[in-house]
Amino acid sequence: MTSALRLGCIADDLTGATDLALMLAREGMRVVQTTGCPAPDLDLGDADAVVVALKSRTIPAAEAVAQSLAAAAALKERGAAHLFFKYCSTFDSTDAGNIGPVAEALLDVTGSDLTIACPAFPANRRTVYRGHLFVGDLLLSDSSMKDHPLTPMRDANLVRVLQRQTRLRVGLVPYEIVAAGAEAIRAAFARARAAGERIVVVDAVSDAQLRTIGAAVHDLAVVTGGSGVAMGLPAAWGFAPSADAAERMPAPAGRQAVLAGSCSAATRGQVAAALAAGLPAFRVDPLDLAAGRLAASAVVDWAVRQPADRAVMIYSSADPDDVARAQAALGRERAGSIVEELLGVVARDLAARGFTRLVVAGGETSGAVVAALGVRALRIGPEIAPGVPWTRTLDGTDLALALKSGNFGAEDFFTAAFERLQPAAVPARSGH
Ligand SMILES: Nc1ncnc2c1ncn2[C@@H]1O[C@H](COP(=O)(O)OP(=O)(O)OP(=O)(O)O)[C@@H](O)[C@H]1O
Ligand SMILES: O=C(O)[C@@H](O)C(=O)CO
Repeated sequence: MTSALRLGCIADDLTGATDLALMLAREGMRVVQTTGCPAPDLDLGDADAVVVALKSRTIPAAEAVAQSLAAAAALKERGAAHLFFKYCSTFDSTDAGNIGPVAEALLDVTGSDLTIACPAFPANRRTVYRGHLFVGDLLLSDSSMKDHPLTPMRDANLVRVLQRQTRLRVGLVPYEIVAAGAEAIRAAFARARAAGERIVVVDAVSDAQLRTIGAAVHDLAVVTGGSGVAMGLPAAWGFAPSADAAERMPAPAGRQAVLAGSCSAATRGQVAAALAAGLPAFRVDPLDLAAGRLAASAVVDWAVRQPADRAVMIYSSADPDDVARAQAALGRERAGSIVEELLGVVARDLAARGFTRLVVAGGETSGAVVAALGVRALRIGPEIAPGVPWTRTLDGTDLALALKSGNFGAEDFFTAAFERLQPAAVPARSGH
């Protein structure tokens, strides 16, 4: 237990957790990320911030609330002075939750009257203007997020989206107030409180504005948002970025693999680029899994047979038509879970056969993989792309993991990522 723990974070998926952990680390905090609530015996060292990665984005709202409250209690137990609820910069959720219900529960448990909701992440082209979320040049509802396999986002008005998820009154702090500075934002909070609003969506279109918002919210007991709005918090608490950010992370020697279960547009582009670059690749089809035509052992045996000096790629990423076909046959949940399960088992068996450097694409997919690997805690390494660091396991099997959010990273991410690790000694072809 450390009394110096400044910030306790609850992330609704794993790649979102690493995204937030990277942001806080870049801004000078010592950060540890845990998978689920930190077990009482887990040594968090002298962390300034702990990010608890849940897999609660798409589970029933009551369960998401229960898990988030358990995480909040564990973080408070370890001394966390403030709580941060991290969700996706594309506000991934359904009308039943889970952003509203979890925010509501955290306000309740901390006895707070107000929090903010700000998913803006300009480095990844997510901006909020007049309460509307943009992905690049498009409204959220016109972006590829409208076809997400689990949380299709068909409304860009976040005040409206959030209001459908909560009994609390939702308000807006618009652009011109944010542009006027931290004092103006705090005055807007006072007006919101007087109007009975409990969650205010805050506009932000630039990093400078996110830093201003950080200064305005650093004393709130609960902040909710994407990783972007965490940018200004460390400085407001007196932390400063360290100059010695490592270029390459030392990583355990071993083979390299990409596991992609994300069907997001960026991941599909990265899969296509990796195929074009000649990466040995194995495509997993949920219909083959459901029909018993494909098993994890076949995938693992294939991977082990590939040249040991190259990364292999195992992917189920498919375009919206194929995803729709799989979902029509199996149901949305089963189509997702059957792939997640397979990739989890494959990751575990690959790790046992000498694959120690893994890139995983997709938040749900990463959650399944990390659970199957039994990873309890991660240390944050260098940034590969905005929102995606290398990480290294803190206990159990020594692994380097890059957990990539579906829509993050440039086209060459799957090959470029491995270049940010210190070179591995080339292992034997068998992978042992
Ligand atoms: N071919 C497929 N057909 C149907 N569902 C699939 C297919 N391939 C993967 N899936 C499922 O789609 C879901 C993708 O979610 P995941 O969170 O992993 O990616 P993402 O949404 O792109 O990433 P993020 O949450 O980081 O933005 C998973 O449940 C996965 O198992
Ligand atoms: O905020 C984001 O976009 C990511 O960290 C994420 O949560 C995607 O799953």
